[in-house]
Amino acid sequence: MKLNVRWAKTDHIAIALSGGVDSSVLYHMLSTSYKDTYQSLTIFHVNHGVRVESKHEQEVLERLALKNGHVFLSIRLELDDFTQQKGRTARYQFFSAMMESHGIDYCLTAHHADDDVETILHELLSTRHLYGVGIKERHGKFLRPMLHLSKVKILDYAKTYGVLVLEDVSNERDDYTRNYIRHNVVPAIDVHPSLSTKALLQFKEDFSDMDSLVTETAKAFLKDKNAFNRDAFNELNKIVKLRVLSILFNDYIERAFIEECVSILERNTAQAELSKNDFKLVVSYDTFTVKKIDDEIIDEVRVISSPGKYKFNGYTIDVELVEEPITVRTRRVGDRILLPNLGTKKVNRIFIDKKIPNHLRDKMPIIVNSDGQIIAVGPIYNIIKSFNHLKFDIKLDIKE
Ligand SMILES: Nc1ncnc2c1ncn2[C@@H]1O[C@H](COP(=O)(O)OP(=O)(O)OP(=O)(O)O)[C@@H](O)[C@H]1O
Repeated sequence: MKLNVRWAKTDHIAIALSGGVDSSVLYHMLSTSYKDTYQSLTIFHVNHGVRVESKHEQEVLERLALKNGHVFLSIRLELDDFTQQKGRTARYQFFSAMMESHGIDYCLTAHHADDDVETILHELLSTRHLYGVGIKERHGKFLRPMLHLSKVKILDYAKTYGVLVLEDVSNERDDYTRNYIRHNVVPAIDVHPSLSTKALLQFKEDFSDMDSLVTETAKAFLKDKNAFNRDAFNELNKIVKLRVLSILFNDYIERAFIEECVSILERNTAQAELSKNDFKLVVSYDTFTVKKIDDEIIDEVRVISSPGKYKFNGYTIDVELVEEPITVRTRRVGDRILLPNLGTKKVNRIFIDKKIPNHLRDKMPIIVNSDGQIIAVGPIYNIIKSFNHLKFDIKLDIKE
């Protein structure tokens, strides 16, 4: 049985060893027939602490590492309400931190071809295929040298070489969809004479090549521009449109959101804004752009109609909810602020009462609601609570 070796003889590699059959076989191979392919090998183990045997398993693996002269780095997670997803995130954080602090070149995991088939089916059947399908054989510093091997081959190897496996490490996840695919979809494929799971792996390879073409076309459209022509965008092929927007939103892949952006650009809407995470799509007549919200500077009168973080003269206006547009501007003669149930008060009076220096008075954002009433004066008179379907906060960024 062969591994796909992508590391060099001089590399310090690590293996993510759960103690289950897959990673135990990988460890066995690395410690025997592949022991001359790297400089040193470290073991990473995460004890999720969800089963009583976990502590014992950790000790067994640690003794094995000691016997083989390998460094053993482990962590016991203390997660409230353990879920598979939380466990996975914590695992990868631990692996990355250990690679960084111990100067480790690669971390090897024991994903195999059956995992790949399940993942491909999961992505295809739940429209998660915007950025290719299946498990990547290499993802940054993570390598999957067994990705081409079937589970049957791995089990055969374990039997032939008497590999030590912690029987209790369950491969059954609490991921309902993955388990459903594993038990109900996959078994129904290979028993049919003209269907094969191998075809899915071929599809993954072809799809990856097509995907590269889509990315190339999208990048050519984006090249050297910050603002884009809406008509030119609308003439692109649908999948290229999705890719253009995914790239602009920093590789964001939630299909529903990206499709919503596409449909706004296709419709006759003259002006619109749509934000996600730290990015915002701004459509203005025949052009559009996607901006990082933190980079945005407002230094004139500006209408805000969607949530996000807006910069204004050294202040940040953090808008959480805005059902009717608000205007942000600097002070004007005669400005009066609305005091709920108490009438109004001169903005100038507030500045005097709070001893605000003149140079700051000229910069401070004044927030005006859609009825033309002033509802906030910078951070000094700031309605943080919900107010007429509006929720925002204003902070001073720079020390004056
Ligand atoms: N507790 C653990 N400690 C160390 N390595 C682990 C642990 N659990 C899993 N791994 C590594 O990750 C590989 C994949 O495990 P598994 O299929 O259970 O992961 P998953 O939850 O599907 O997540 P992902 O596929 O994103 O890694 C294992 O073969 C092993 O190399």
